[in-house]
Amino acid sequence: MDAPVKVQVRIKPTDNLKTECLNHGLNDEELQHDQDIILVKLSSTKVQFNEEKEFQFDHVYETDCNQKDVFEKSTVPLLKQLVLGYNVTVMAYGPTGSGKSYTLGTSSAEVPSHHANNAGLLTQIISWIFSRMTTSTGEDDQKISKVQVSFLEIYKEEIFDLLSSVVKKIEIKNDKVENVVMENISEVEVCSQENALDLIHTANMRRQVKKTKSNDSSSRSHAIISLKLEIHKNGESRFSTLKIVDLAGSEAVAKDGVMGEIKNEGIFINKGLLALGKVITALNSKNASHIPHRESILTRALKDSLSGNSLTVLICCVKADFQSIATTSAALQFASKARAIKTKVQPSFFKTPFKVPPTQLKTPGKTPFKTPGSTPFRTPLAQIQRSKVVTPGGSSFAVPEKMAMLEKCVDLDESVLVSGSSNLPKLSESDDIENRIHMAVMERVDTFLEGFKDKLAQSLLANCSGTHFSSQSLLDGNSADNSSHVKACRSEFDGLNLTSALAGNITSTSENIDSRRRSVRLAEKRMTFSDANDSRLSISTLRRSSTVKKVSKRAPALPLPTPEGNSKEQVVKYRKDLLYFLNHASQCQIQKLPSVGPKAGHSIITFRNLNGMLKDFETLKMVPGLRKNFHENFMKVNFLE
Ligand SMILES: Nc1ncnc2c1ncn2[C@@H]1O[C@H](COP(=O)(O)OP(=O)(O)OP(=O)(O)O)[C@@H](O)[C@H]1O
Repeated sequence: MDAPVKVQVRIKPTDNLKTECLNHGLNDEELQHDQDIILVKLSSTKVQFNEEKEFQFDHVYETDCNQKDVFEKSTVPLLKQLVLGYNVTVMAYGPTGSGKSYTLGTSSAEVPSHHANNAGLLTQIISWIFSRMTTSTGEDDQKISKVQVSFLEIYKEEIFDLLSSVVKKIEIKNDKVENVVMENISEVEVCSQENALDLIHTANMRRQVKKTKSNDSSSRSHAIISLKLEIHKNGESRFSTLKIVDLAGSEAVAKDGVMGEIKNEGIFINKGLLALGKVITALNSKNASHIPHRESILTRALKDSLSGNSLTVLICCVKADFQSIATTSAALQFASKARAIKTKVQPSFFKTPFKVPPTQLKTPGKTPFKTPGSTPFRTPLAQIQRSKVVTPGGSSFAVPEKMAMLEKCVDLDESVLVSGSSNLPKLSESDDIENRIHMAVMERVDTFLEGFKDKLAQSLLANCSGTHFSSQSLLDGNSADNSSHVKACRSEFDGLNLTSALAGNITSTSENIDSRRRSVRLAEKRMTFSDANDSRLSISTLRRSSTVKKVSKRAPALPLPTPEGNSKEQVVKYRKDLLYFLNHASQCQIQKLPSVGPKAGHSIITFRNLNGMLKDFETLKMVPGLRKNFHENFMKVNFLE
């Protein structure tokens, strides 16, 4: 089906211009001149420019319209299509300082709050979507079951992943059927409105914004926020994507006399927008044999929105004052050209979720997936999967942390799916899931191993009756402690292949790749433990659960650290345990800590997913979404002061 790009115009209120002119040091005389209005609204679809030219659009907003009006008229009709499986794009275009970020709600100054009256489109869109997660979308019995966010910016012709806490460039490629593919882009699942807004706000703070002559916080990059929806109906799913595109404003680089980095950025911004103009002209022309999508990164990234499978609305933001005559004229011409473009849209259809045939899971002799330099994904089940570890020296001992560790694995498994690991390649659906798990496991194994090693060393030492020395004696090969017990333990400890053992253990929880989450939950439910000495945890136990008659128990949670005394060692230990808890516990566990509720728990988990572990309690101050006095309160009620 052909769908014309809808083009709407929003004129920035002149009251604002007056204040801005005064702020920029213009005197009253100049102001009289600058306040000459060059753009007037003639009707709900028509504007007159410079008393001469008329332009027709799909809608022209009143200058005093509020954000809700804009949302209702520009976006709600598209959201209704989004839940029917159509891809949708909401894009803002216009000169610098004309109100694009204000309209979209992507200004870094905008504190995310769905209560704010002037919340931009982004906040309202997220609120609309999450209200459909609990109730039906209105279509039969379908519900939005999952929302994934990605956020990228195009800065000086390079793409950056803003959901990554470290600077991460993204490669843009075309697949075999010329669809645009962003390689390795982070896609983070969000489970509440607050969670989504916090995440986007954190990412937005990483965006390139500078103070310029025309705007105190001018976006120096083009930003694309994507919300990928999974819609569920009677056990079947379909997917659709909403893109919010905040284009950087066109700039009169030469006229404004800007210099240095701002000028440089302006040149790149204009280059991208010029290429966008050429694409739009070519799309309008019946004779064009070629659409120059590849002329810039921006046009490549927007290919789907302008000529692919997307229902698109373009909101052209302009200023009505005499000073902006050139930029407003150019923007209106661009927008009216865009109105003639037609995209080809079709909805996605409901399908049963992808399932890997069981034969693919356990084909004998099949080479498992392997990344260069890593251990194979499906390592043989290691000794560590049993309740007793047998060391090369032949002695065996219990691993009391086994359950906590498995729980950690479950968390890990969940979080991989939830957050999508930041630097994972996009592969076919089955490979993708398997590789995500595998690579994220490998990424995190080292960190996890450190804590685990220490506990293992303690267990080993506990077996050496009558000796009192720290586990550090084993971990630290240079330790001065050279008693025969330590030597014996150390040689046993060194002989353990912990990495492969641990990797084997972690992968064992994720054996059923057809539905990782379900398998993990089933695994949790199906584990049966008769007693501490004979708690066999094997894949066969997990699989044969239906025949198991014993009462299932959930894996115990990480113990909630409690202060044991006031001595220096006890305090240090307590602080260490609590930090470990914050870094390893699940959200449910974290929110049970005094002063931490579900919202703060969620913010901490999101921060952890994006930035890795918290270095110390001070890091809590950097977690977005926490109350102002959260840190102070947390330290007080958790006896950390
Ligand atoms: N409709 C409006 N009502 C009130 N204030 C507005 C409106 N539009 C824009 N503003 C204000 O004008 C200023 C500039 O707006 P904004 O940053 O959204 O411009 P922009 O088009 O995104 O600029 P740039 O391209 O430089 O990033 C902001 O302070 C914003 O609050």
